[in-house]
Amino acid sequence: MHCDYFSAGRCRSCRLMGVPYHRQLADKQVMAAQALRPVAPEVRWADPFASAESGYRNKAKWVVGGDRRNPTIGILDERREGIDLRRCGICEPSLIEAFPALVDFIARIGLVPYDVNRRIGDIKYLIVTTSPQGQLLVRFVLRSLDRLDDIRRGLPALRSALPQLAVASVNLHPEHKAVLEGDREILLTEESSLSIRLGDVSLYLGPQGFFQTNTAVAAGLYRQAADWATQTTPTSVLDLYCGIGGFALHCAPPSARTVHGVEISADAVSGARRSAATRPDPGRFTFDADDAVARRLDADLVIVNPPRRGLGATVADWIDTGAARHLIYSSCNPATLAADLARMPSLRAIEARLFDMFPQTAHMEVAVLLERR
Ligand SMILES: C[S@@+](CC[C@H](N)C(=O)[O-])C[C@H]1O[C@@H](n2cnc3c(N)ncnc32)[C@H](O)[C@@H]1O
Repeated sequence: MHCDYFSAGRCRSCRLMGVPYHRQLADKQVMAAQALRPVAPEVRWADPFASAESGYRNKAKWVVGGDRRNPTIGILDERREGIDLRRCGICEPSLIEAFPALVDFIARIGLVPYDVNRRIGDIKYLIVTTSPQGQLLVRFVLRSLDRLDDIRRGLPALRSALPQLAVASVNLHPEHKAVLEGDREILLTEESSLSIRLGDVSLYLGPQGFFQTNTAVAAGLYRQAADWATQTTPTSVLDLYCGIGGFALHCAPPSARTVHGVEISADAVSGARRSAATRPDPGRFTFDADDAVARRLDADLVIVNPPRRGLGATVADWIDTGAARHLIYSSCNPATLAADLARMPSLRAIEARLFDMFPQTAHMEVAVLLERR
């Protein structure tokens, strides 16, 4: 993949840009195997699951910079001035097509880009997610609600320019903090979730829910987990850190009478419940909005897909000493994955696979199937 922004030194986020894709994949495979070797010496590695090299990201999280007449969407340089990246080549084409209309909208209603140095302005970030069907979820992250009515008034015109806009919201982020968003979300559309159809499963993503960054690779990851779930014939499945329920909804083999998900975001849990209601046998799915660490739960098959920090000692210990016959661990951080596997000596890793969720960067997703010794 070639990127003009990278070549011109304007954006260096994709650190592997210029490295041939087959080399990126081979290097990641070596890194993943090295990370797991001390804790899973006998694991069998399936062929890595490759991605499209470009146009794979379903979500853009842009800093809004520039000025009221000429806003930029992208990143900030070292002087905290906006660098516009609206043709970023790793974003899905449906995002690239939508960016000009969104920038026009911000300029037309005169939202002032947040000035990080002076701590003034209206809009801090623009976060846009696309479904595989090309529908959009658009979030305006604002410093205050002073311009909320202007955004509401402008929305019909924006929807005429972007008929694929399904969900829009404002996120209130008044504090001067390094995090991307605040707690309060104000929905601007009747529809509250983006529908993400993967095969025969529809997932529902609300503004504050999490979804994997690369839809095609996420679909491959869920298919892999579903195959492993079928092989292990569990009567109960527990999906910890379940987000909007991607694993739970795909990994419900006929043998599983109960499928339970736990996730800290209430927004994500309501999406998971909505998806479950569309399944042929909705009664066997349940979801709780809770901290995974708060309660010790168990099932024949436990699936975990924690944030980068991993499970930590408490959750790893109760899985290790619990009744689960199998564990599927999907991780975006091989270092914490290896540390957690070391905390679970009663489980043996039997199969692993690299999923290249983040081409052009050194990040990777690794999924492992473990069985009780
Ligand atoms: C890597 S995402 C996985 C989401 C989901 N499995 C999927 O495939 O989309 C991690 C999820 O863990 C959730 N999370 C973070 N801390 C948590 C906690 N302490 N308890 C439960 N869920 C948590 C996040 O909100 C996020 O949805």
